[in-house]
Amino acid sequence: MISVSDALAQLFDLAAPLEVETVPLSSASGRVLAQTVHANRDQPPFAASAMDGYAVRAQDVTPTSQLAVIGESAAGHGFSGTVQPGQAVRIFTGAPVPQGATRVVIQEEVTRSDDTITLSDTLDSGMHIRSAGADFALGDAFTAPRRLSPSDIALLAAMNIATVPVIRKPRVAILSTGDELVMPGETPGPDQIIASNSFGLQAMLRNLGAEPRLLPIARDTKASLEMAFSLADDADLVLTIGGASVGDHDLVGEVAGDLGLDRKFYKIAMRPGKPLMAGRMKNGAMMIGLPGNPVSAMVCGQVFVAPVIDAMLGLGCMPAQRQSAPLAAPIAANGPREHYMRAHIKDGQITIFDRQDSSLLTVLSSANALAIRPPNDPAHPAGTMLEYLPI
Ligand SMILES: Nc1nc2c(c(=O)[nH]1)N[C@H]1C(S)=C(S)[C@@H](COP(=O)(O)OP(=O)(O)OC[C@H]3O[C@@H](n4cnc5c(N)ncnc54)[C@H](O)[C@@H]3O)O[C@H]1N2
Ligand code: MOO
Repeated sequence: MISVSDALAQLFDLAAPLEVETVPLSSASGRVLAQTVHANRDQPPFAASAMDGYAVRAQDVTPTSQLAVIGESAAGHGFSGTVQPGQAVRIFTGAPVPQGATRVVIQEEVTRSDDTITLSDTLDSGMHIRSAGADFALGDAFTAPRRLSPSDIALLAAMNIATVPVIRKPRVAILSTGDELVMPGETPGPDQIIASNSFGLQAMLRNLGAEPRLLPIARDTKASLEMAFSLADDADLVLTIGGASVGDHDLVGEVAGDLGLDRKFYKIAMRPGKPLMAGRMKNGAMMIGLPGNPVSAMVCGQVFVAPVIDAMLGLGCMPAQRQSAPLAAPIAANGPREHYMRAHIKDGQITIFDRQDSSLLTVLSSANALAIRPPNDPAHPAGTMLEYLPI
């Protein structure tokens, strides 16, 4: 058995960034920007009013002074003249500040009578002008790699960048195996259960920015597994679920080997997740064989699959980011495998759930963290800092 960090290092050796494609901005949210892009303009492109009011010369602003209104500057329609001493231009938020004006007085501090305004006796001190380029300037870099958030999309739009270079979404074929499995919505036989891992992993992969595809469930025969693998030809990553352990019907390793899998490792010192395997298929696709126990599959998804997808997306080779929190209650010593324990963070403290069996999806669903116990970690009192992965 190898350690979790050795397994991750070997997975990173297998995972290379995919090619770049160009997509319209409207489809770019959540995608990973592949190349640095540059602003096509200044924003704002001119000094702009931050308020509705009157553009004036700052020197003319004294309580109760009177100014002559000579025109209007609205958003999209500036005023072409120059503000001279004693003059003002009616202005609205986002409109260009006219030549000569250096301050905007908000309309709440003004009374207007025909084309004369009188400033009130108390005035705020703000200039209420956004200088040209205050947000960004022509040529400013927006650096890659980076997963694009909705805020990033708004910024890129403002930069007048209509299409962006992104990394192609990794295509992931998800292959559930087992005679006991039927799809949600089907009627299971007396000895059957519903396939759940494939759906959990599909959701996780979508959130990561991959393109997951569920293959038909393979039965516990070599022929059925071979058929299912043959449907994964276009995948960058084939994720098998189940059939990874030592039972008579655990055929995934054998069939993948027959199909030319160059296996890099099998079995890791981890709980849950011991029978994990990985390698490269003959057609170049990466293969990760996940254990069948539902929690094992999802935990291995967090610990191994998510960093692999990030690596394929060009985000670098980084283990899932750990945080730490003090234990709410004492915990017993850990065994020889690195243990990822379902836990709950509340009020800054971490509580480890009593029930840790790797079949319990209710416990996983209640968890918002996986507490990480190193191999042979001794017992700890409440208050000890413990590392965890937020989930
Ligand atoms: N004698 C030993 N037995 C087991 C060992 C061992 O070292 N020696 N390891 C155990 C560990 S640890 C794990 S984890 C499991 C993993 O076994 P497999 O990967 O072969 O998984 P299966 O046997 O196919 O299934 C286990 C369990 O999970 C259910 N399952 C499978 N696929 C799905 C799915 N897509 N959705 C929902 N549930 C699924 C399956 O019905 C079984 O209940 O082996 C231990 N045994
Ligand atoms: O390691 Mo298994 O993954 O205990 O459930």
